[in-house]
Amino acid sequence: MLTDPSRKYRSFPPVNLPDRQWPGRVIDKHPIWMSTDLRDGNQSIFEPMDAAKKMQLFHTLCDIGFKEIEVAFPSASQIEFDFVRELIEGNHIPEDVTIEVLTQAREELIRRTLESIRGAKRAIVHVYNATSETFRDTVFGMTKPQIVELAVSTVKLIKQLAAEQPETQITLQYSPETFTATELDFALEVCNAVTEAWGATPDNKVILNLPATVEVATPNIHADQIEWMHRNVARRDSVLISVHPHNDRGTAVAAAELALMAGADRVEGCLFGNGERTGNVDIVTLALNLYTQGVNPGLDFSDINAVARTVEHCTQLPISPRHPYVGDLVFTAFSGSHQDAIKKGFAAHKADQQWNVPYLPIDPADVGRSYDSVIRVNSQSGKGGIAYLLETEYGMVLPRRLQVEFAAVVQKHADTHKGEVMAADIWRLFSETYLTNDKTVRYVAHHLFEHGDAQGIRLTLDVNGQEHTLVAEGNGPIDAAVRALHSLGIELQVRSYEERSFGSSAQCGDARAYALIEVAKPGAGGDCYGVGIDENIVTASIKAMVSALNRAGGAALATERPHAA
Ligand SMILES: CC(=O)SCCNC(=O)CCNC(=O)[C@H](O)C(C)(C)COP(=O)(O)OP(=O)(O)OC[C@H]1O[C@@H](n2cnc3c(N)ncnc32)[C@H](O)[C@@H]1OP(=O)(O)O
Ligand SMILES: CC(C)C(=O)C(=O)O
Repeated sequence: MLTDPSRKYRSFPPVNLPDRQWPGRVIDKHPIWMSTDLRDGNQSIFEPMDAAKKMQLFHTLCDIGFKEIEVAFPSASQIEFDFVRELIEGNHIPEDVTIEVLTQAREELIRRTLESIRGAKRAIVHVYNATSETFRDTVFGMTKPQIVELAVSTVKLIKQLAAEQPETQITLQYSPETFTATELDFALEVCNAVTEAWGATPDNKVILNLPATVEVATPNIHADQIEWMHRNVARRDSVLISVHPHNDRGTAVAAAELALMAGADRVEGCLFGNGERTGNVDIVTLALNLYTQGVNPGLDFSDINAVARTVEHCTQLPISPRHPYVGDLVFTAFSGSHQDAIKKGFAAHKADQQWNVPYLPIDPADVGRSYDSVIRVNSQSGKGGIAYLLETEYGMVLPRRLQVEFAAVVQKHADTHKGEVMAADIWRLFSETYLTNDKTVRYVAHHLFEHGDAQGIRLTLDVNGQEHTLVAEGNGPIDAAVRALHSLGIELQVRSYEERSFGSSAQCGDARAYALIEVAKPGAGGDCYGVGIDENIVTASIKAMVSALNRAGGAALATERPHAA
């Protein structure tokens, strides 16, 4: 790279528009959308779509709700021409959808293009010629008046051919290609000449599409260019101003949004930003940006994954896992503090309230994504994500101190094994740590009996492979069981006890209840938890006590005064 890039590149000059209005405007309605997935999106992939894929994508675009779809460059190839014919002759075009076809400003191509749409109820004929200085000089070798004349004569030809096929209601779309790199006054001159030549009226509007063929400036300059055209274009009531941003600088979405604030009526782009080079503007992102500002986008992405898979299949281009609103990872939090806040946000959110869940600009459910995939766990995660997965996948709600205790177990596993820790791994670790009856003290059986006001227990444990049946009384089964341990020389101090039933998403067989017992570890060992699961809540409690006993030291605690009843 150059140490002084100004020797090779220069900054784009600002537009002189001191009283610009767009910065204070708010977008409160969606634009007319035009999908160019089947044209700009199709001319820019390794392998252009075959007819079957184009048809599949066409139907998907209709299902999403596009009312204008650029279906082909019919003069480019027989495949393109035949696709338009199949749409028309096969009656594939819904009543409320208008197809659009693109052509260069060349007579033979225009004739072929008009031929392709014969018999359609409606069609937009889109013609373009580049207007910027570089194209005038380098590509066309034309002066400004010659460029204007090219545009005007082309429009007159289309008007004449359109009159010859009155069964089709034809709308003209004109693009001064490379608009954003064209002197504004010249772009205006060409556009006004086109409007005049077409004879546009409020009932027969011309679409003036102002493309950022290559994105050359910051989005505010794009907005200024659009506002300047919006203010100065002739017969504004007979003109629809359309924008066609490309994403060379990575700011196409911003450019389109600011253009709408600046007066644009219509946006052309592709799903997920497919298109030449770095892509056309991403209509999915634009639409869902509107949605998350409370504006109905007029496009339906309530099953965004299905749309994504269709687009990937048709274009053979993968969608990045970080792609706004759709990427595999955009509704996923790995890091602990994010998980914690999201979990709390979900818990606090009420269905009838404004969406306000931390870190999630949109409710994943609105685009058909599930909460289950929101929180994922790796070595960057904390207790919140782990607890969330146990709760959502296994119906088990952990108290905070148990979350902290168990997070250390998962963290150790993640550090050792690297990568993501799946919900099933977390459950396996949880079971191994708290639930499996294979530690030095094992629960075998128990029997409860009443003794006056007291509760008696006959508890059989296996301690280091040797069975002991212990008998004691207490003010409840747990108290009795703790007292029964005294005969083994174990003083278990219970700090807290809870019993809960599983949530509806529980995957723990017939077990409906679980018990959590927090006990003090001997010496200065702190506290630790035991967990028990069973169909019967008392059995779950006894198992939780044995689990806690093992966590606190297990059979080692019983060696001081071993005693079998
Ligand atoms: C920015 C965009 O995305 S615009 C759309 C671009 N998409 C495509 O080009 C895909 C489909 N295109 C094609 O298949 C081919 O270009 C065709 C079949 C349409 C035409 O092919 P060809 O005539 O062989 O060549 P090509 O497209 O290279 O045309 C170049 C000639 O057209 C002229 N030309 C290019 N664009 C235009 C235009 N919009 N209007 C009038 N003339 C044009 C060039 O100046 C050049 O003229 P020259 O031969 O006198 O130097
Ligand atoms: C034909 C025009 C609108 C185009 O695709 C572009 O300028 O990018």
